[in-house]
Amino acid sequence: MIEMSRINHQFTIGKKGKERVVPVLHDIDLHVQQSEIIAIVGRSGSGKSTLLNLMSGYIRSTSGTIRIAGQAVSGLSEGDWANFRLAHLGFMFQSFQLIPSMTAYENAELPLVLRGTSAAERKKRVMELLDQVGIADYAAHYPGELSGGQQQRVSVARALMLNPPIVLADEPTGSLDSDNERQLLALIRQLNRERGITFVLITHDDQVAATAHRTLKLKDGYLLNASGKGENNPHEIH
Ligand SMILES: Nc1ncnc2c1ncn2[C@@H]1O[C@H](COP(=O)(O)OP(=O)(O)OP(=O)(O)O)[C@@H](O)[C@H]1O
Repeated sequence: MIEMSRINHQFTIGKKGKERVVPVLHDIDLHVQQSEIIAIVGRSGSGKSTLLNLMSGYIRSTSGTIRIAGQAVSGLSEGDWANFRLAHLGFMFQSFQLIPSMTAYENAELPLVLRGTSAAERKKRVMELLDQVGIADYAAHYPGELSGGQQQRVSVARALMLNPPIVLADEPTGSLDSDNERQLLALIRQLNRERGITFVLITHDDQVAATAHRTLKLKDGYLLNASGKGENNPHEIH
């Protein structure tokens, strides 16, 4: 479902004439199967968000290729990436990223508005999904009137609105208490089981990693499997 081949990424920082290159990811080969839940763990600064941003098309790798859902995405233009994202990817964030001036309903509805779906169809779809994630009673509430767990449910509804085959999640439980974390992880497992959605979860959290079918670890920009055996860097001893 997601195939990253020989991905290297470096950032260039500093003022013109005094640039410095910061290598962040090294020779990443990562194949995520359809309907797989994978967790990516690793210390702060190990490159997890960079990896997710490459899968999302928000940054372009210095070298290597990425295929998602059978399509080579590495060379897509900004506009084509935007369309590709709408069709294939849903996103969840630690900070939920809801728009404070919009109700739960309006936040969840946004992807349908972007896609130009008719008002009648939007209403049906939004209520269906808010109901599925257990937040329909709060449709008229603003994010500021919802708990963290409720806000994350709204963001899950928004992420699923266009039926993406893949959901990319950056620390999805990072702002939740343990009860809400358990409920969100149960919801992720359910969505994976019932709809076959592929999840890539970036996390610091053992509970989240335990939900995944497979856990990979990033260490200093190298990808290791959970047992610590280097997948890409045979010299790495963990
Ligand atoms: N836009 C950028 N420009 C320059 N350096 C960057 C940029 N984004 C990230 N980096 C650097 O790349 C490295 C990896 O950052 P990244 O955010 O991917 O790590 P992370 O594993 O997600 O960390 P955390 O768990 O703290 O979120 C860090 O050293 C960071 O300073």
